[in-house]
Amino acid sequence: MGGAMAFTWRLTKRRMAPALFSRCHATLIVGGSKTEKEAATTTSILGPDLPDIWSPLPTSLPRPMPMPPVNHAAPPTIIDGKSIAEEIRSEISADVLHLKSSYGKVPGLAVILVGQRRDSQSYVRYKIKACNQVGIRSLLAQLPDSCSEDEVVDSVTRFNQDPSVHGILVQLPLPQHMDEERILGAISLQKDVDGFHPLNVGNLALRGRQPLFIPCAAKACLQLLLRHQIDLMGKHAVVIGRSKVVGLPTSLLLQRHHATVSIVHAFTHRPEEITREADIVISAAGVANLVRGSWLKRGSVVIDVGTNPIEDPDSEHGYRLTGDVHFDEAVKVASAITPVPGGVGPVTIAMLLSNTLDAAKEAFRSSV
Ligand SMILES: Nc1nc2c(c(=O)[nH]1)N[C@@H](CN(C=O)c1ccc(C(=O)N[C@@H](CCC(=O)O)C(=O)O)cc1)CN2
Repeated sequence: MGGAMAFTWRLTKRRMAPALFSRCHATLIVGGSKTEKEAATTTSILGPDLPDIWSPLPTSLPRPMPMPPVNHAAPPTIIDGKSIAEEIRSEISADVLHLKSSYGKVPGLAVILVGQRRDSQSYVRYKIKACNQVGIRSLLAQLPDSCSEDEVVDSVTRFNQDPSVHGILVQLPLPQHMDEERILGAISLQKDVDGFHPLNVGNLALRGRQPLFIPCAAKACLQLLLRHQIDLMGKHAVVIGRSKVVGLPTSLLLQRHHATVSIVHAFTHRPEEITREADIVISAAGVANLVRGSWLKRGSVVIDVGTNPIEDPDSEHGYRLTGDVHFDEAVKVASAITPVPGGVGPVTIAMLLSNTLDAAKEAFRSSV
């Protein structure tokens, strides 16, 4: 597998064509909270996400266990994102119940979906279902592809002003004619639960500063590593891809955990040679099966963020989802690996719930 493949990855990515709406209006759907379980306990689900120091960590700071020596004879760990997400959701449910009994209010998440991309529609459905599972109230504003940028900004502004909404997200990608930066920049910083506002991104990047929210997929990758006691300090992590949604924030967050980070992207020469040096590989390229077994060092930990639809006449919808990593090859080399589906995706949604919960806690605290 040579460097030429890296140059073509954006070109080979298959996209689902968005369909057009004929009229321009927004539909607002309000979902109720459902699940209310056990007594509340406040559990930190973040782990030591933001130790902002460059000297060795103080001993008082919770530290992940060091990576155990790799036993090459042992079967690799398949990191189960579904069950980790379930665990996180039950922690969040307990916190939501606690908020409800303390303040008489529950967190609210507003989702703005523009257009009719089938993948985006599915992700929004998963988010709303997850909100229902933990007792977070959800609101959905649906706008057609043909609507104007101003209409999307108006929708953001309405949710900014709504005190029952604590988190706002605009599902990406937006239709091409829209200025994504303008729309994301209109979200109130305190409600930016996707963490894509330029100030949150900048604060994640800058030493001595704390973002209010960290993008969900980046947090999910860190959760999967930390919950498997994978130590990051001084480890070589290679992040494949540099998007705002995954690659960039993940590389910044890994640095905050004192990993040595290399970023491989579409113009990187010989990406396989760099990736083969990595203790930890996080792939968010959006190219099915890009990372072959030969790209990996024996015993490395592989986190696959890709969810790429590939044709499969045998499956119900004519396609199935596959990751960026060639799983069958990688599983023979890695010490731990996430599957697709069932790896990073469900935890990404759990992190959205976690950010929404944090936003609500802050709003409730400052309102008393
Ligand atoms: N505003 C945002 N837009 C987008 C984000 C985001 O974090 N915020 N990320 C991606 C899409 N995404 C969430 O929006 C997302 C993608 C995949 C999954 C997921 O759970 N995948 C499942 C499989 C799904 C299936 O079977 O259909 C898995 O990996 O197991 C969740 C969220 C781009 N846009």
